[in-house]
Amino acid sequence: MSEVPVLEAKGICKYFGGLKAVEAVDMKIMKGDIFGIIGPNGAGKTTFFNMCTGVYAPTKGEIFLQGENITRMSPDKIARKKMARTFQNLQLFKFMTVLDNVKIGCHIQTKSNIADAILHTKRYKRDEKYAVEKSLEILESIGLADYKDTMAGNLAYGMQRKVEIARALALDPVILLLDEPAAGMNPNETASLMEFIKMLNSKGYTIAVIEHDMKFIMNSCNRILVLNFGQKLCEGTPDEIKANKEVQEAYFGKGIVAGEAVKVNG
Ligand SMILES: Nc1ncnc2c1ncn2[C@@H]1O[C@H](COP(=O)(O)OP(=O)(O)OP(=O)(O)O)[C@@H](O)[C@H]1O
Repeated sequence: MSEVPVLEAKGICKYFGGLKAVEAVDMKIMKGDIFGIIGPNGAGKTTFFNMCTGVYAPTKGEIFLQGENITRMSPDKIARKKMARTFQNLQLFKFMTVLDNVKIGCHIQTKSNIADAILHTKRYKRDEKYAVEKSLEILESIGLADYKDTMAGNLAYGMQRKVEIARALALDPVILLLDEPAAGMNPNETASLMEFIKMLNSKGYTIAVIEHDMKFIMNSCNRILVLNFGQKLCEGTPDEIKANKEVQEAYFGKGIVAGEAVKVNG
C-alpha cells in the first residue's frame, strides 16, 4: 500500500472575485519532508497556506491531512488535528518570557478555562504543570532552555523567530507550516534558522516552508513546489528546480546558481 501523504491538496482553487489567486494546485507532502513553496510576489503562496490551515475556504478542490478531508474545517479544528503554522509577521508576546510564550502553545491541549484559572482549581494546577513541563521539554530539545526566563522582546530577531517556532511545536504538530520565516533576517540569522529547521526535521518534524530566500530553500528543502500566477509551474528536488528552464525564465529571470544567495523580491 502506498504511503499516505501528511498533507495533500487536490485541485485547490481560490478566487477573489475575478482574480484567480490559486488555480488547480495539486501537492503532496510526505512524512519527513522539508517542503518548500516558492514563487514571485503575488504567486498565491500565502493564499495556498491559508487554505491548508482553514483561514480561507477553497473555491474548489480538497485538502487532506493524513488522509482525512479537512476542506472547510475551521483553523482551530485543524490546529487540534496537529497542523501548526507561523505567520509572515512575528506573533510573539514580547512582554512575556520565552517559557510563557511556549506555554500558550500548550493550552490548546488543556481543558481548564478562565474560571479554573481564577479559582486555581485542581484542573488548572494540573494543566499548568503539564504546560510548564512540556514547554521546558521542547525548549531543552531544541537548545533554547537557557532563554526560558528571558523576556521574548529582549531577544534578537532571529531568536524570536525560533521561539515562535518552539511555540508551534507545543501542538505536537504532524506538520509545521512556516510562512517566510527568514524574512527580515540578516545572513547569519538566516543560516542559523536553516540549521534550526534541519535539526527539527532530523527530530522527525515534517515541515512546509514558504520562503523568498533561494539559498535557504535550495539548501534545506528536499522537495520544492513553484507557483506562478496562482498555478503550479513545477515541483521537484532542488536540483530539478534549478535546472528547470521554465522556472528560470518565468520566475528567476536571470537564472540561479547552485548554493548562491539569491533574494527574489524578498
Ligand atoms: N483577501 C484577499 N482579497 C483579495 N485578493 C487577495 C486576498 N489575499 C490575496 N489576494 C491576492 O491574491 C494574489 C495572491 O496573493 P498571496 O498573498 O497569496 O501571494 P504570495 O505568493 O504569498 O505573495 P508574497 O510573496 O508577496 O507574500 C495576489 O494578487 C493578492 O493580491
